[in-house]
Amino acid sequence: MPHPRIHRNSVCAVVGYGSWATAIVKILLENGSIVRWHVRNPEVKAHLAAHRTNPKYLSQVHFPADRLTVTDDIGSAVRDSDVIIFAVPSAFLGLTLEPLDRGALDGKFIVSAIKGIVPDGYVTVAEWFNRRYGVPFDRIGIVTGPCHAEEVALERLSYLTMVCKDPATAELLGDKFANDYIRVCFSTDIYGAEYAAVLKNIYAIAVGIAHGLGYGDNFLAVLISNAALEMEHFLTETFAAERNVCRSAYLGDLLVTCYSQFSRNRTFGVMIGKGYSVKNAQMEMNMVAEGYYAADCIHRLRARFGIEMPIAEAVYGVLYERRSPAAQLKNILDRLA
Ligand SMILES: NC(=O)C1=CN([C@@H]2O[C@H](COP(=O)(O)OP(=O)(O)OC[C@H]3O[C@@H](n4cnc5c(N)ncnc54)[C@H](OP(=O)(O)O)[C@@H]3O)[C@@H](O)[C@H]2O)C=CC1
Ligand SMILES: O=C(CO)COP(=O)(O)O
Repeated sequence: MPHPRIHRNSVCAVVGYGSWATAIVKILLENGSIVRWHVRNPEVKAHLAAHRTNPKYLSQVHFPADRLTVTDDIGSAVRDSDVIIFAVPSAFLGLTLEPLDRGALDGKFIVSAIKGIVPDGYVTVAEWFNRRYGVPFDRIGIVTGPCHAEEVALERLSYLTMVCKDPATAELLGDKFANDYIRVCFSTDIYGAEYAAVLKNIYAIAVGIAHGLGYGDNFLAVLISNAALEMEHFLTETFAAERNVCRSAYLGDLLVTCYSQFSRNRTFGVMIGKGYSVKNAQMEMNMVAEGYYAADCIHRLRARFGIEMPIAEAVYGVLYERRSPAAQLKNILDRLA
């Protein structure tokens, strides 16, 4: 049986209630979509019902009741929707979807807004949905690009990239996100978009560490330009494709994550550079720095492919081998240009 096509009136489920999921629900509702929002946390769900705001993230955003259903039942959120948008941190994806049968996603279109690696199996989100739920790659889209949820809440102009194998599907999905303050670009590079998003989080941790150690803007610019080259090297060595890594989904996202005051990964890195232990830095943040899990995954992949990645390896050494941040950075200085 052919899969149902996505159309203007397709119902969207959003899974997750962190800052990015909250921003996505805002965008979809403003664009006229019917949204089923899966919120696991009972307090957040009750607060949304009573006050129409998420008390934990982007609490200034108000959600009108018409067209929005909030549920803690993942089964019904998925069953009653055509397009399922996932915006939970990658580490909690498996747990969130545990109640679903393998066939639950048959006929659905999956969109990943997650920029991370699924620790269970060290695979990207698209690979994970394909392996675990049998979702074909032509039923999976990625929404990515330099865009912090906090700036969506402020309605500051942002560019997102909608990535699908089929450009026509990408356009239909893009219509759900485009508005006065969101422009949508398109791409078919699922692999490159996912790994670029994974890598930029590691590099933002490196930049945060350097900043925390007292390095200045001059050095950070060198670190980031070398990180961009390292990202391109990894993508080319593991899956060569026609891609321009200067586009905003790659370089743009690297830059915003390395420089923005809103970046979780940079903030986490700054704490490490200032001497916090990994555990204490994680406890201090009530948000998730995906680069922590990504550093471990890329360490394994890099070894498997025999790719030189000094910046990513320096971050791995700090986070997983308790190496000194200052010494790890010093060790790579001669390798930067
Ligand atoms: N924030 C952003 O601007 C952007 C984020 N992304 C990506 O979106 C994804 C989601 O990140 P983001 O929205 O920032 O998340 P946040 O860091 O804002 O929120 C963390 C979320 O994880 C939940 N959580 C914590 N522990 C658990 C658990 N054990 N099981 C299930 N859920 C748990 C939290 O729930 P609770 O509050 O109940 O603890 C909360 O909903 C990430 O992959 C991120 O890279 C992509 C683009 C932009
Ligand atoms: O991907 C993001 C911005 O494009 C969010 O990055 P952080 O998770 O570091 O905040």
